[in-house]
Amino acid sequence: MSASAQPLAIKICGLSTPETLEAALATGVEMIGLVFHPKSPRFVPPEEAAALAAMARGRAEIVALVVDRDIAELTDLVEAVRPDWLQLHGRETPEAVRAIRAATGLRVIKALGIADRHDLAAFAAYQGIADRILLDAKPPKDAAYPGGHGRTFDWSILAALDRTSPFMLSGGLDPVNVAQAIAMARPWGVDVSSGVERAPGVKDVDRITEFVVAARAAAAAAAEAGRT
Ligand SMILES: O=C(O)c1ccccc1N[C@@H]1O[C@H](COP(=O)(O)O)[C@@H](O)[C@H]1O
Repeated sequence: MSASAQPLAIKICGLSTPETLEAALATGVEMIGLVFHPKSPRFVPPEEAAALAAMARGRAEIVALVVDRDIAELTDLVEAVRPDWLQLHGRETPEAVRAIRAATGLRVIKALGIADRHDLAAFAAYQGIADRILLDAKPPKDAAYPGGHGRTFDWSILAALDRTSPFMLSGGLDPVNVAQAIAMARPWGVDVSSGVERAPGVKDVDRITEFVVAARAAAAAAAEAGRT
């Protein structure tokens, strides 16, 4: 089935409390993300993450976000948390993605940092290797962690993208701009973190709901117009 025939997948990333996780699950989102990068303000220790994952299991797909971890660390994490997906948000090569997929048996989202159209050249290298490719804005140069900074990129550069592979869009999405992002980028899924927060690492339940309502309406409008 082509990406255009599927309903939009919405992922709320960086959930770290039972209250905000429950708010996200109540909206019916397809994916929730738990961040295992220690430098992130959204980091959750594996024991807390296992409890959050137990709440989400069967209601949404669980995504464990990691940055440049080796296979032994990932195996331990997978055993403790039992996610459905791994989101690789570092400099993992196509060979590393292939090896991680084989070792864990999990589906993999590979994030690519995008600033301009030249960065899209990396897309082809991961096609057929990663299960989903996530196009995210590049972080600031001096950033302590490689995502979750609320920065957007120029979505118009995605018009030329090969759409035979399902891709997800992230980077600075929020309840106000997500409709335009969906209309322009026509992604398989959208992913948000800081755009549904009050402060870094502090999710806002009203903003989560507003984001999901806006994204669903935009996807329905795009489908109606025959553009997705
Ligand atoms: O959210 C984090 O703290 C994070 C840390 C390390 C790597 C990625 C991270 N988040 C991902 O970044 C993008 C964009 O986030 P935002 O919406 O712009 O805040 C998203 O895919 C998050 O999953």
